[in-house]
Amino acid sequence: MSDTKEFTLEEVTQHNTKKDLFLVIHDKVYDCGSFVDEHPGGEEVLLDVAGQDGTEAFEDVGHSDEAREILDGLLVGTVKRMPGDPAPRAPAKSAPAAASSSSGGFGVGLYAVILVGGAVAYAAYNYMQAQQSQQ
Ligand code: HEM
Repeated sequence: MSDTKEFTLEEVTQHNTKKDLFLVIHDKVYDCGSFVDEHPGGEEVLLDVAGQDGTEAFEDVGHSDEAREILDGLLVGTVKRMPGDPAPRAPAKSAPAAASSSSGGFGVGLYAVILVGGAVAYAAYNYMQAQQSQQ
């Protein structure tokens, strides 16, 4: 009942001070003003995303279930998206793992190609040296 209030991103942006600090995480709005001083990760990081979408920042840290329980207690409502608002940072559930593995996959593949290529070149060089010393 009490958590059904809707805030536009514009409204959330206005709560961007240490005493009055709203955060958007997964399209829900949290009032973190009372928690800033208690945050184990420090107040700076919360102030950095005050009044903004902190989904990425929050998830990047890999917060524990305990952190998520605290978050539940700070819930004040949901985001009401208006035309022209930026899209949510990360869709509520499925996408982040798939997105990060596909963007990271190319990098890892590239390193593998470079490593294997280097190894093959090194082996060929050794082989030719051995051939030459036999002559
Ligand atoms: C209201 C939202 C948040 C809550 C309730 C919260 C809660 C917590 C809790 C309980 C911890 C202790 C470790 C754990 O249980 O995971 C923690 C650690 C941490 N948090 Fe948050 N957090 C919030 C938002 C953020 C944001 C937006 C950032 C931005 C980067 C952040 C950065 C960190 C960092 C870096 C630590 C690690 C501190 C350390 O281990 O030294 N937190 N947070």
